[in-house]
Amino acid sequence: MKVAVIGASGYVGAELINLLSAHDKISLEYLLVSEHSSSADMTFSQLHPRYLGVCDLPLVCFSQPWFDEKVPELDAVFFATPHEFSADWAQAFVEQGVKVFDLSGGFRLKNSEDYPTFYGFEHKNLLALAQAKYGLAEWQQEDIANTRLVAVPGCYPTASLLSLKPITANNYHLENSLIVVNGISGVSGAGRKASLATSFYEVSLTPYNILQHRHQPEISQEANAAVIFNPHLAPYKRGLLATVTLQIKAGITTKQINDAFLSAYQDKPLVRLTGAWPKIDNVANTPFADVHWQVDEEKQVVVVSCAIDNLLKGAASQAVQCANISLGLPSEYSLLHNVTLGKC
Ligand SMILES: NC(=O)C1=CN([C@@H]2O[C@H](COP(=O)(O)OP(=O)(O)OC[C@H]3O[C@@H](n4cnc5c(N)ncnc54)[C@H](OP(=O)(O)O)[C@@H]3O)[C@@H](O)[C@H]2O)C=CC1
Ligand SMILES: CC(=O)N[C@@H](CCC(=O)OP(=O)(O)O)C(=O)O
Repeated sequence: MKVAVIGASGYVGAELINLLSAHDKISLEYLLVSEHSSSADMTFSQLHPRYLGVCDLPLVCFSQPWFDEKVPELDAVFFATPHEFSADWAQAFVEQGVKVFDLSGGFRLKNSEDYPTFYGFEHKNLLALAQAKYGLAEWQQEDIANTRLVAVPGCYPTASLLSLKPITANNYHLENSLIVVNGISGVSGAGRKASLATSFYEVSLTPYNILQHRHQPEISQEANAAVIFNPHLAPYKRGLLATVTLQIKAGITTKQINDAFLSAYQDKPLVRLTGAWPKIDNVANTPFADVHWQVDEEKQVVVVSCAIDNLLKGAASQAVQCANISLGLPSEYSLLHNVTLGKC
C-alpha cells in the first residue's frame, strides 16, 4: 500500500511516520506539511533528529497542484492535521480512489450539527461524513475493512470506550443513570505548536473544557449512552488515563462483568487486562491499552480505568491498526515487536 502522511511535522505525524517506516506492507511515499509551514524544505529527520537514518524523506508543502500530480500514485492517505483541514480535503482523496485514515476529529461525529458547537466550523462534506466509519480497532473491524474513510478515534475516547463498551454493548449499565469519565492527559495531547497554556512551566494539574469538550459527544455516540466527560491536563509529556464510573442494573454480577471484558479482549493482544490498576509509565511509547476494573455488586457500581499513550494507541498506532485491518492483516501486525525505530 503506497501512502502519504499529511501533518508530518506534528507530534502524531512523527509517531505515525516512525511506525509506517517499520511496516513491510506499507510504502511511505510523501510527507506533507501545510502550505506555509516553517518546516517546508527540511527533511523529516532534520526536524525530528531522533529519526535520523530512520526516515530522511523531505517534507513537502500540501497544495492543489501537489494533489493533482501525486494523488494517482497513492493507495491511502493519513491525515494528522487540524480537524477542519481533513474535513475539507478527505472527500477529494476518496473521490480519487484513495483510502483515507483521518486521525483528526473531522469525521468522528455522525451529527453534522455538532461540528459548529464542538469544533467551531460548519462541516462542508456531508456525503463523506455520512460514509465515514468510526475506527475503534478492537470493536469495528468490519466497518474499517469496508469503508473508504476511517475516522480514527480521539485519544480520550479510545481509553474511555475500551473501558465502557464491554458493559454498554451488553446493556449491563443502568439506563439514564450518570456515567462519569475522568480523563488525564500530558501536554503532547495539545500538539506541537507553542502555547502558554501548555508550556511546561505553566502547566499544573487542572480540569479544563468541563461540560464542553468535543470528546463528550464522541464518547456518548460510540458508547450509545450519555456521559459526563471531565478532562484534566497534567505536567508530563505523554500518556493518558481515563477512569469511568457507572451504575449497573440490579442483578448484574461481578462474573458477568468479568466475562464481558474477557470476551471482548482475550484475543486482542494490544488490550491488556492487567489485573491491577493501570499506570501511564507502563504504556507510554507503546501501542498497548491497559485496562482494569472493579465491581461493587451491592452498590451496583463499576469503576473501569484504561491507560494508553495518547500519541500511539490514542492516535498513530491505532491508525496503523486500521490500515492493517484494511489490508486483511491482524490489527497488531508490525506493532507488537516494532515499538521502537523503523526504516524507510
Ligand atoms: N496530540 C494528540 O495526543 C492527538 C492528536 N490527535 C489529532 O491529530 C491531529 C494532529 O495532532 P498533533 O500532531 O498533536 O498536532 P500538531 O500541532 O503537533 O501537528 C499538526 C500538523 O498538521 C499540519 N498542518 C497544520 N495546518 C495544516 C494545513 N492547513 N494543511 C496541511 N497540514 C497542516 C502541521 O504542519 P505545519 O504546522 O508544519 O504546517 C503539523 O504537521 C489533530 O487533528 C489532533 O486533534 C488525535 C489523537 C491524539
Ligand atoms: C491535553 C490536550 O489538550 N488534549 C487534547 C486532546 C487530544 C487531541 O488532539 O484530540 P483528538 O484526539 O480529538 O484528535 C484536547 O483536550 O483538546
